[in-house]
Amino acid sequence: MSSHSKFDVSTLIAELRALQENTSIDEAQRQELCAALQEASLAVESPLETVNRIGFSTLNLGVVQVGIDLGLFTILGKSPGSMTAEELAQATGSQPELLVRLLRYLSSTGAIDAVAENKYIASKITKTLAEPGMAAGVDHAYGSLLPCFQAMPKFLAETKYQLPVDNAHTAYQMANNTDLPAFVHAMKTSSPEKLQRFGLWMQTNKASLPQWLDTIPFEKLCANDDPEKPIFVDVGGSIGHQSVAVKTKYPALPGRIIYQDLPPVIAHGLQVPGVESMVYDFFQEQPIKGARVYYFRNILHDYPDEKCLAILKNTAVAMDEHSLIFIDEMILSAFKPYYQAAEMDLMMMLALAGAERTDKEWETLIDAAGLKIKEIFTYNKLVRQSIIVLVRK
Ligand SMILES: C[S@@+](CC[C@H](N)C(=O)[O-])C[C@H]1O[C@@H](n2cnc3c(N)ncnc32)[C@H](O)[C@@H]1O
Repeated sequence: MSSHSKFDVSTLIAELRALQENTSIDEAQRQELCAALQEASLAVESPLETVNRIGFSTLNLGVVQVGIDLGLFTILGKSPGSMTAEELAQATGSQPELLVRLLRYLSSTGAIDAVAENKYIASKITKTLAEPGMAAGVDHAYGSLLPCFQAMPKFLAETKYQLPVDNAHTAYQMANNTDLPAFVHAMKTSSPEKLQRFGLWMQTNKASLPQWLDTIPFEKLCANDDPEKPIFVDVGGSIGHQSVAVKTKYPALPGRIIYQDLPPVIAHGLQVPGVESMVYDFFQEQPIKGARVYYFRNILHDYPDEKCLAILKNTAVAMDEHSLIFIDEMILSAFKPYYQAAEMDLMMMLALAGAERTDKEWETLIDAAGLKIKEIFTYNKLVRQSIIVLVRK
């Protein structure tokens, strides 16, 4: 920064350091601050720092994955004091000469802290990475997403820079040497442990964010006087965590609560009294008729429009005049979306020919499925994660 800067840089740095101790800001303020700090960081970095930031971004992912594989973050996170590279090498079954190189790198990124030469302690990030649900997110990024990101330039060049619209022809197929759509391929080739980690990540990745059930007037929207009527059907509901959340928040709600998914996922689904699991392929007609709510969280963004239409139409035929569909997804800002929303959009495109959809894109899709928007509740403003409530036209 120039000497004419109106900021006192030292004061600013001191204030930013003091911020690290401040835990009293609320979530909305924290998100705004985080976005502003990221913008500021980009604004002050040098050209060389720009290239290094972009060029080395996947090194961070690779080293963190090694740390997870070794159990490094769990061991350091549980340690009452600092640990040396030798102690950590012994605890992780690795060679000290190798581990110290990784530890130095991890301390430079903040994934662990160094208190002196060769003395390491857990940082805030270490504790995050020690949580199984968070580690599962890194595992997913490393094992499933990174190969797609790497294949992208070649894939897009070979397809002459056309938007992928076939979920059996994306960067995923090129990266995995398969003709199968990503979910079909993943179900066939993933170990039960890998599928379980993916379910855990789906469960964890939104747990610290504003929750839809805390924001929308669920009871009012779903008033149900018939206890025989299914009240909540979570389609593609993974291991059933959202159904369990509904049951936990509204234990006395009359009506069946059901989550549906493919057989390998249902096989290790949550077993909770009052919550049913069901094997169902959403490309077939919905077998639960006249439910009060059919809930789809992060399902449609996995598919191109044509497949979304099939899924919605399979649901629409099961709806009665009181049935609602809740689509729980982002509504992508067409102008300057928040980076996390834009990242998700490209990730969906590369792996699945899917998309995060803008207001207009949602309206067009929903209209084509013979449905209409009744109401929208946006419960995470930064990425515009919303419940889009639909009724039959
Ligand atoms: C992105 S995950 C979302 C899971 C859950 N709704 C959530 O938000 O945590 C997509 C889910 O759809 C399931 N799925 C994929 N294809 C399916 C199909 N044809 N029928 C039913 N479920 C399917 C997957 O197994 C996975 O659990």
